[in-house]
Amino acid sequence: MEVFKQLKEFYWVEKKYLVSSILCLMAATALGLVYPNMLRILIDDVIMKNRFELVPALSLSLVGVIALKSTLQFFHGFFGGRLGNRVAYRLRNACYDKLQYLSFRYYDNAKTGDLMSRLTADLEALRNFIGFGFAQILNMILMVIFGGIMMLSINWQLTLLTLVTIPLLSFTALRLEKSIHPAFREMRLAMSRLTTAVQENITGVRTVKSFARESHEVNKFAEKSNDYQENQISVSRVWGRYFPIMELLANISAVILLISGGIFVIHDKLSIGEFVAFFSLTWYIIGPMWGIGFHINNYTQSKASGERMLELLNEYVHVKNVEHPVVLSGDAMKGHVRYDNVSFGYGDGPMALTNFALDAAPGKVIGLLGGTGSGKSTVIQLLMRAYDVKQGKVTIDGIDVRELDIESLRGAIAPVFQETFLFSASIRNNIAYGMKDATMEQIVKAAKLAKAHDFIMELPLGYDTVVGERGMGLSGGQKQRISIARALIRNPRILILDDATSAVDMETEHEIQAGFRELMAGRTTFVIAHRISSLRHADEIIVLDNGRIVQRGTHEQLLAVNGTYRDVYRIQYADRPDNDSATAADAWIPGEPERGFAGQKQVQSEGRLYH
Ligand SMILES: Nc1ncnc2c1ncn2[C@@H]1O[C@H](COP(=O)(O)OP(=O)(O)OP(=O)(O)O)[C@@H](O)[C@H]1O
Repeated sequence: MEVFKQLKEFYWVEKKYLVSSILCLMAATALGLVYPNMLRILIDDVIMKNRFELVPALSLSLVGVIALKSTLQFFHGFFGGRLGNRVAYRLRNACYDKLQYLSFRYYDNAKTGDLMSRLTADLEALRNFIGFGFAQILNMILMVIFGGIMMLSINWQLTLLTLVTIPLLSFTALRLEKSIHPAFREMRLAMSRLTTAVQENITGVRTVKSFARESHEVNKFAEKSNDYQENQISVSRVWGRYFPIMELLANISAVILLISGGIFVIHDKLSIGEFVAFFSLTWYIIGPMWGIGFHINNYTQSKASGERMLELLNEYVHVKNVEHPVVLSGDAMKGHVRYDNVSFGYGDGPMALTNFALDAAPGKVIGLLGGTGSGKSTVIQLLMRAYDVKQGKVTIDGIDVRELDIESLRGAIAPVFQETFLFSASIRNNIAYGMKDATMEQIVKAAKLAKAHDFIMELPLGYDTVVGERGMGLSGGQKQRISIARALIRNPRILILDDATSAVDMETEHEIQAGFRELMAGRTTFVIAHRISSLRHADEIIVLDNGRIVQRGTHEQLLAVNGTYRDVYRIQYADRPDNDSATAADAWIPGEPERGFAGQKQVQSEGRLYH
């Protein structure tokens, strides 16, 4: 019950539907008691006394009762359906809302398939129980109480004899609930593993096919499917153990009634009409008792589902606003970024960044260079407050990012990541995603700056072309250019280019960067790149190794000394006769495609060292 207590806020607001649905069901159940009584009247007062003129009136009242009962049942279904759907709607939105605000840390380990199954299968189980299951359990209890009272009013000795098995039946039902609940919980988990497998397989289908691992995937799925099947079978096993016992106990009641009721009739302690009414009342009680297993099934399933929903809803949010956060205003903000001896490690893992210090004055361009896993992206993640620092602090305009309103903080930063994600929507909407109410003019301007306009115009539907999952495929470089446009449209104070041009050729990169330079003016910019050509204009270049700063300075300063930067430079410009020259990179002319592409090949092969 604890689960449903915790979920109260979702269904209690709909109490008018809950109460109406229960009242209708109660009234319909109470009307059901009229049938056995009519049987008694028919036998004792009509047949036994030969008063057949009463039959039409009796039949008409029966029709009236049936009509009324059906109407009440209709309204029970109507209100129950409304209740279930509204509760499901609230819960679904609450879960989705929670998913939006859960921190990056949660998503580091979260499984999409599992989350999908919580928001679909688990939610459906809860909807059914809250809408109907709960009222049906209550109905069952009411039937037993109403029926019991009526039986007691006919003959209390016979009632006690007949219902002697009820405590045993209830005890067995409770035992069943206890043993079937863990099985259901396991079944839900197996279901979520199954959805995760399907989701991962579909997402990674290109990798599966490229490595010809279809049969491996089939076997992997078969294992998970088998787990689910085993779970279903174990539930049936528990079910199979208890069901015959419950059926036996229910039937014992009927046998006791037939024997003792018969004796009562023979000794004139009970009329035949009362006996028949009694018999039908017994089924009125025993019938729902049989359904007890189904209701328990329903209840435990929804309890297991409720636990999984609550687990998500109660998930701790690691990064959230302080009580009175400072809201950054776009116009007043300068974009002065400082890292004061920042250290950070993911979870309990090793330090990803150690004593990182940086003072980026407004409008400055900071370049970050370093090998794979050296901590470049972590620098950015901490600025966006994807994670909270473990030591030191990151400030913007002198305010600790932990004091800032998260929405305004992230709103002031426009990131372009190496991995581009486009929504299944038109290119226009994908670019406009970076800014509310963007005009077509602004969209086109951003696309032109990102050097995306020309290829978009060549598409049959231009800016209305649907991309992403459902849409047409774009090349990696084209997708990257759309995501650059999405960041640029935001007119951000702080611009982040995290390997943003890795998928475009050097010539396009140069063109995009020319656009960037126009845009970077007055904005603090962080550029993470593996190509020296992307970083050389930075005001300060920081070279990272294993989370520590190993070198810092301008392009010229770094080239002038021995160190990682110069080594990387030499590798990338190895095919050039003047690779020792500090100005070699500057001498590269984008209009010379042969040299440019030669350079690119180097980056792709040897540059792997740095990626
Ligand atoms: N979400 C995460 N959870 C746990 N560890 C992480 C996570 N992200 C990064 N790391 C670890 O932190 C370290 C720094 O990673 P980071 O992504 O900052 O490197 P990077 O320099 O940006 O690398 P790359 O150039 O490959 O993108 C690495 O050791 C990495 O394994």
